[in-house]
Amino acid sequence: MTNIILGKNQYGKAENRVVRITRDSPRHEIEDLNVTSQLRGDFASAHFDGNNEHVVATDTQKNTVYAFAKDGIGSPEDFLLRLGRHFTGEFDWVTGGRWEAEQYTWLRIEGDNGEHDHSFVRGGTETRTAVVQIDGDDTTIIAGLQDLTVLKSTQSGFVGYPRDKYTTLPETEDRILATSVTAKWRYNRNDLDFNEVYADVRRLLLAGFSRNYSYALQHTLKEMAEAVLEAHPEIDEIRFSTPNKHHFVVDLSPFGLENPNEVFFAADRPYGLIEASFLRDGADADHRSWDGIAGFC
Ligand SMILES: O=c1[nH]c(=O)c2[nH]c(=O)[nH]c2[nH]1
Repeated sequence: MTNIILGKNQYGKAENRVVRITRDSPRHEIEDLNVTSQLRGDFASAHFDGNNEHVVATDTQKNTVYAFAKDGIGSPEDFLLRLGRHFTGEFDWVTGGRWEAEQYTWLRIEGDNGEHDHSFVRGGTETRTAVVQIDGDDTTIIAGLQDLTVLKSTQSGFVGYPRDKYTTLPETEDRILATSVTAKWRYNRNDLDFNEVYADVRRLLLAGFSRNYSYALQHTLKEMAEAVLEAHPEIDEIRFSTPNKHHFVVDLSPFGLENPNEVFFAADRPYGLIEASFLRDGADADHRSWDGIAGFC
């Protein structure tokens, strides 16, 4: 018989949709998350012997998510830290795991008398993300956002690139620059006011995107990263995955019309895909907290 050993493994309940309403006063608060819990540890007997005595059921993991929401969520990072510490503390053979969340944005509806107390509209913008990983005494936190769609209608160009026999793209010093930002950043501490830092990083990313002339999306990503790393010593690294959402100037000359960057064709594919990570000098470029986080270079 071929000798088989168990390699890396993890398991749990994926995408637990939990909505927590805080209703201590007439002015309700809403927190809306998609939470995935995955345990790592000694699960060899389940795989090899059909013995489930170490298998904390995925159903139990789901129930724990909802039970913990009763005590409030606070921030996705704090909620995931609570879950991770619970599972690793409660079961000896659970030595670590991975807990991940997406948080959806709800905004208060502007009613007849100002902001409504208990009516909300889903924000059409980005989704907040968080991943907590525990391995023994080691805890790592990656925060982030996805689908933050931004556009600048001028102050962007693309020139000076090499031309070969396949190059047709005309150089331009005035184009639309648009992208949908997915960014993830790595904390070097886990005792933070995560909501406050998140709000400020989001603000800095947008300010960095808009501030200066863009020589390329690559150049603009560096401006965004620099703003974040300068203001937040508790962040060691930020990674981006950004589709270049091309806007092509439509040729209106067949209709006898000029088109000085007024009418564009917004192409959805193919798209340039620009990915980059920026680190504080001296930080670990291959830090273990990125293990299992897909979709970045
Ligand atoms: O900002 C850009 N970066 C590129 O790498 C690139 N390549 C391309 O064709 N257009 C652009 N724009």
